[in-house]
Amino acid sequence: MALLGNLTASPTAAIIRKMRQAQRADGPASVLAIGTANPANCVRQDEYADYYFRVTQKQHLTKLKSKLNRICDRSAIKKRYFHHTEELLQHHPEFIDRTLPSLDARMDIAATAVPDLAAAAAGKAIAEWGRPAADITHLVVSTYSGAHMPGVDLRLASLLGLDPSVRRTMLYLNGCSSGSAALRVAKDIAENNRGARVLVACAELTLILFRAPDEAHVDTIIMQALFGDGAAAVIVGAEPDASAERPIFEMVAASQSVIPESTHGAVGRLREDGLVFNPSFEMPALIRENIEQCMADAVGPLGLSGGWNDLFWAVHPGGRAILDSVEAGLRLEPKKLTASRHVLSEYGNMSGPTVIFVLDEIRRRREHVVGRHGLGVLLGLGPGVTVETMVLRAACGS
Ligand SMILES: CC(C)(COP(=O)(O)OP(=O)(O)OC[C@H]1O[C@@H](n2cnc3c(N)ncnc32)[C@H](O)[C@@H]1OP(=O)(O)O)[C@@H](O)C(=O)NCCC(=O)NCCSC(=O)CC(=O)O
Repeated sequence: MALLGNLTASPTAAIIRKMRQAQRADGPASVLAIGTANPANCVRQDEYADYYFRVTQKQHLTKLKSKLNRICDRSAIKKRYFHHTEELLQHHPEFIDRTLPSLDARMDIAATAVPDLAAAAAGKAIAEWGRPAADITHLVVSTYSGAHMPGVDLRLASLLGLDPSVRRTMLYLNGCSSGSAALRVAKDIAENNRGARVLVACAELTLILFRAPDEAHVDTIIMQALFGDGAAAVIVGAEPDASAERPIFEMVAASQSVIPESTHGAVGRLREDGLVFNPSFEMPALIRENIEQCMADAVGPLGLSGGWNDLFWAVHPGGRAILDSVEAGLRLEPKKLTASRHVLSEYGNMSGPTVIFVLDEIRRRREHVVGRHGLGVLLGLGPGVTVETMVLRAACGS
């Protein structure tokens, strides 16, 4: 203890403290730009059951098809976008026949398709930001649609013309909370590295979990009914340059928690036939019963407990029942989830990127400028069951 006391009081400690202070930004990180992208192939939800049972050649499973039709009808989704087309599926019988190994083929397609989609979203974010791509200092990429070394991050950096010194971080297999997790990591990087400009890119393709219907695996059709492909990108930085950058949201505080005894709530396993992901029947109830406590724990220390309707909400639209549960659990007025429900309707659940689409929709609708001091909550939900919370404040003039 005495030694430590001497060290912390020493001139060297003071110098190191100054060096560390100089490395850090003074202000909080902000969202400086947002971009989103989807593949071209669009399938309407009211036609999805016909399409899916036709391309998988399972028309004879009429009961399962009726069930999928019913689920699609009640999903509150209008359409979804997919990288895979009927033509691609015809060339890959292994994506349809569950007995054939298909992981290699899925990974080979993802190796270029995931970074290409991420680059489309990132290109839009960089264009909105208005500064050269080479000014990006850090890159945070998240996906569960592929896994390679080097990964999506390096290919994306090359597609965008980022500087070779860009500091890259890959987040794999974080499920639907990955978009929120990537933003949390970007906030920490921006606030701890003066002058940092962090590009966050999240991209998912449902090809990794596409498979034929099977009466022995009814949950397959839940995934096929809800999930879609998309990518979203955000530029994050602290101390924005007033002459060149226009902050949209200040990232006030971020936290992560886990709903107690809920590990069974959403489980994914990478298998020879791709990613097998099962959200349990209980997901909506788990969220409804626990969300208020999770929010109180996350934002209570900031003095924001209760008064949920005074905030704007960017909630991950995991499914219609998930949004219903958040709305009921927090007693939100229906208009509070308009942006989340709109994104669900237009794109389905795109996993990690979805919550960034919601943020983009909120700023487009200017929902963030109303309410208590322009404050709001970005809420990610994923396997664990993990609850990622980020308190945001609408930046002046946004
Ligand atoms: C799928 C739905 C749109 C269907 O709406 P409905 O109003 O029809 O709901 P419902 O409960 O009556 O369900 C309709 C039929 O689907 C079945 N069903 C519902 N949920 C199921 C599940 N998880 N697994 C298997 N079957 C399921 C029901 O038993 C019922 O079958 P029958 O008709 O035979 O009685 C909704 O249930 C929904 O949004 N569920 C939440 C989906 C979810 O968990 N999303 C999170 C994904 S993971 C995520 O976002 C984050 C992450 O973890 O990474």
